Amino acid sequence: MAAFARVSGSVGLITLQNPPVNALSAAVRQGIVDSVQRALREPEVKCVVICGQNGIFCGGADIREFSGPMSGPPLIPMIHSIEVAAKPVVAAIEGSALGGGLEIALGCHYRIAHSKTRLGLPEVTLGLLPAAGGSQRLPRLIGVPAALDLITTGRHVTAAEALQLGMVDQVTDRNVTDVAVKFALSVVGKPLDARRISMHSCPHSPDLDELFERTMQHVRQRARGAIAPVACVQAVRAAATLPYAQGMEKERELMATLFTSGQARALQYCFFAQRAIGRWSMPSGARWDTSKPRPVHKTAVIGLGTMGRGIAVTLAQAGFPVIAVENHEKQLMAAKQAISGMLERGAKRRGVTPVLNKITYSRDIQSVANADLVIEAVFEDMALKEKVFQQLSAICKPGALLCTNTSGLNIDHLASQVRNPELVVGMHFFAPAHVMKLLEVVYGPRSSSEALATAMAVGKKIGKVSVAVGNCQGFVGNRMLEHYVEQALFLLEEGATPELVDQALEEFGFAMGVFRMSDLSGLDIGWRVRKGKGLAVPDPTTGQTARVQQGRRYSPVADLICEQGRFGQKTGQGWYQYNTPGSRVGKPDPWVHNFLKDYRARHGLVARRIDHQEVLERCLYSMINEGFRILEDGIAAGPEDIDVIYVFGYSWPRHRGGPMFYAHMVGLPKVLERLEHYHQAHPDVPSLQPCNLLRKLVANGSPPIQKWKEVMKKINSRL
Ligand SMILES: CCC/C=C/C(=O)SCCNC(=O)CCNC(=O)[C@H](O)C(C)(C)COP(=O)([O-])OP(=O)([O-])OC[C@H]1O[C@@H](n2cnc3c(N)ncnc32)[C@H](O)[C@@H]1OP(=O)([O-])[O-]
Repeated sequence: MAAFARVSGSVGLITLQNPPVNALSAAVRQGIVDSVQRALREPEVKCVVICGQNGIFCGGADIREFSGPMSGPPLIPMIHSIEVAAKPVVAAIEGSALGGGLEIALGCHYRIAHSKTRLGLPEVTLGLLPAAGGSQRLPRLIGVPAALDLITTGRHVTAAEALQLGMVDQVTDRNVTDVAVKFALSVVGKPLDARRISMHSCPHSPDLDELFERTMQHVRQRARGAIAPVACVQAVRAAATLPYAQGMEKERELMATLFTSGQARALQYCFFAQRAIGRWSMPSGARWDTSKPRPVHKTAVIGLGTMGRGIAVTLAQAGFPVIAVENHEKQLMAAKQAISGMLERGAKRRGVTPVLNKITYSRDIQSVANADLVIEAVFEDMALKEKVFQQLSAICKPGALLCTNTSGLNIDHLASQVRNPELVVGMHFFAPAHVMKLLEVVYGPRSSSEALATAMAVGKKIGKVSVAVGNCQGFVGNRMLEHYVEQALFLLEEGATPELVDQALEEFGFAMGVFRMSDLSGLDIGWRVRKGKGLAVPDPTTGQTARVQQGRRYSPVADLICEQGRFGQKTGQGWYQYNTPGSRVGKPDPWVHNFLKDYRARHGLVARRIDHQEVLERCLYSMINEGFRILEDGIAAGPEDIDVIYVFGYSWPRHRGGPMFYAHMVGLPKVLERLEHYHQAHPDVPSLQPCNLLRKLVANGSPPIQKWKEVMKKINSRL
C-alpha cells in the first residue's frame, strides 16, 4: 500500500509500503493512485513528495504478479497522472530506485537521491523492457547514448553517476525525505512544463543511425538469441525518432511480445532461483535459518596454482586477511607477482586502492595455524590432498574450517583424514576463480551444518553465488557435464563434425560449443582425469583404444586426439586448427575430418546425417536426465540449485532458465519420449535411459517446476 500524510503544513507525503523492497504490487499502485488524487484534491497541499519506507524507494514492479492475471491500476496512467499534476511532485530516492520504481521517479517533476542510492532500469535482465514510459522518458532526459547503455544492459548506477548523467537533480548525504520536503516547498508556484519529461524531445545526438546500428549489432552478438535487449534498442529508437505518444505505442507493442515470451518466464525464474538457493537445507533437516556460521577472521589458501591464486585474490578483495602457502620457492615468487598484478588490475578497474597487504606469503604450511578457514587448492591428486589434510589436521587451531577446492574428488574421503571430519567441506570455485561467480559448497555425510553455514556465509561475503550440494563424483555441475560431453563424442563417431555440434549448441545460446570450449580449457585436463579413472587405456593387443569401457559404450576419440599432442588452443591444434599456439580463433581442421573418417572405418562405423535437433536432444536431454538423478539422490535440494549452477558456472544461456527449467519448458513428456527413443537406439548408453524421477513426474501429470519438490518428497518418503 501507500500511506498519505501532510507534513510541514503543506506537503503531501506519499510513502510506498510493501516490505522488503516496496515492489509495486496492485495494492501499492492503488495506494499511489488514491494518494495522488487526495494530494491534488486537498487545497492545503501545495506540493507532493514520494518516498519509500525502510530506506528503500522502490524495487520496481512486483515480479511475482507477472505470472498471474494483472489486477489493480496500471502503471502507465498512474505515472502520467503524477507528471501532469498541477502541484510539484518530488521523488525522495534512497536505497534503490529500479525498474517501475525509477519510472515513477521519472514521472515526478524533480528527483533528489541519497548518496548511497542505486538507480537503474534492469527490466532487460527479466526479459522485459522499461514499459511504464521508462524507455521513452529516460532518453529524453539523459540523451540516447546513455539511455541505450542503461536500458540494454540493465546496469545500476550510483547516485553520483546519476547526477552526472542528469537523472537526478540533487544528491544528499542527509535524510533524503527531509531534504525533498524542503525542496518541494521551495518550488511551489514555479512553472512545471519544463519539468515534464514526456514533453521534451530527445537531445540531439550526432550519427544516431550509426549508433543504433552499432548497438543492435553489439546486443545481438552478446545476447545470443535473447530477444529483450533487441526490443530495448527498438524502443529507444522509437523515443529518438517518434513523438512521445507514438513512442509509447511502440513501447506497448514491444512489451506485449516480450511479456508472454518463454524468455521472460525463464529470466524471472532465474531471478527467484538465485534467491532461493540461499535458503539451503541438508538431508539431516538442518537449514539456513537454524544453523549459525562460525566467525571467520583469518583465511589461508594452500597451493598457488591458477585456482589458488584466484581464490586468494577473491578473499583479499572481500577484505579477508589471507595466508598464501606454496612450498616451492620459484612457484611462490611467480604466484606473488601474478596475484599482485591481479589485485592491481582489479583495483584499477574498480577505482579503489589495491589490497596487496591483505596477503601474507609463506612456504611453510605451519603458518596457517591461526586461520579460521583454510582452502586447499593443490594439484588434483588424491594422495597429495590426503597428505595436506593430514598436515592441516595436526596444525590448525581447534574449530578451523578445512575446505577443499577439488572439482570432483571425494570430500568424505578427505574428511576421514582429519580429527574433526565435521569441519570439512568442499568449496569448488570455477576458473578463473576471481572472475567466475559460481561456488559449489559441497557437504559430505559428516559435514556439520555449522561448517556448511560458515562456507555459505563466506561465499556470500566474497560475492559468489553459492549453492550447497551433496558429495558425489563431480558434484552437480561436472557430474552432469560428463554426459553432455560424452554425447558430443558419440555424435562424432556417428557422423558429426566438431563444428556441426558446436554450431547447434551456439545457436541454442551457449557462448561456445563443447569442442570450442575444450580447445580453450585444454584437452589434456580431461585426458588426465580419464586416465586416472582407467578409461583412457589402449588395448595392449591391438594398440587401439577400446570403444567399450567398464561395461558401457565409451568413445576414445578425445584420447586419440590427445595422443597426437593436440591439446587445443595452447598447442595450436585440438578439435580446430589455430594459426599459432595460443591463438583464439579456430578454423575447421581437415586433419580432424580425415581422422574421424579413418576412425569410423577402423571401427566399422557408418557415418549418417546428423541434424541440429539431434545434437541438442542428445547433449541436453542426457544432461537433464542426470539432473533428475541428482535430484533423486538428494545431491541438489531442488531444480533451482541445478539451474543456478549451470547459469553461473557453465554459461548456460540465462534466457533459457537453466537445464531443468528448459526441460519444464520443453515439456517433461517430450523429454521422456526422446530419451526413450535414443535409449532404444543406443541401449549401451546408460545415461540415455530415463531415470525414475522423470518417469514419476510425467506419471504425476508433469507438474510445473515449482511443484517438483512435492513429487521428490513422495519418492524419498517411500525409500
Ligand atoms: C510495466 C512493467 C514495467 C516495469 C517492470 C519492472 O519494474 S520489473 C522489476 C524491475 N526491478 C528489478 O529488477 C529489481 C529486482 N530487485 C533487486 O534487484 C533487489 O531485490 C534489490 C536491489 C531491490 C534489493 O536487493 P537485496 O539484496 O537487498 O534483496 P533481495 O534481492 O534478496 O530481495 C529481497 C526479497 O525481495 C524480493 N524482491 C526483490 N525485488 C522484487 C520485485 N521487484 N518484485 C517482487 N519481489 C522482489 C526478492 O525475491 C526477495 O524475496 P525473498 O527471497 O526474501 O522471498
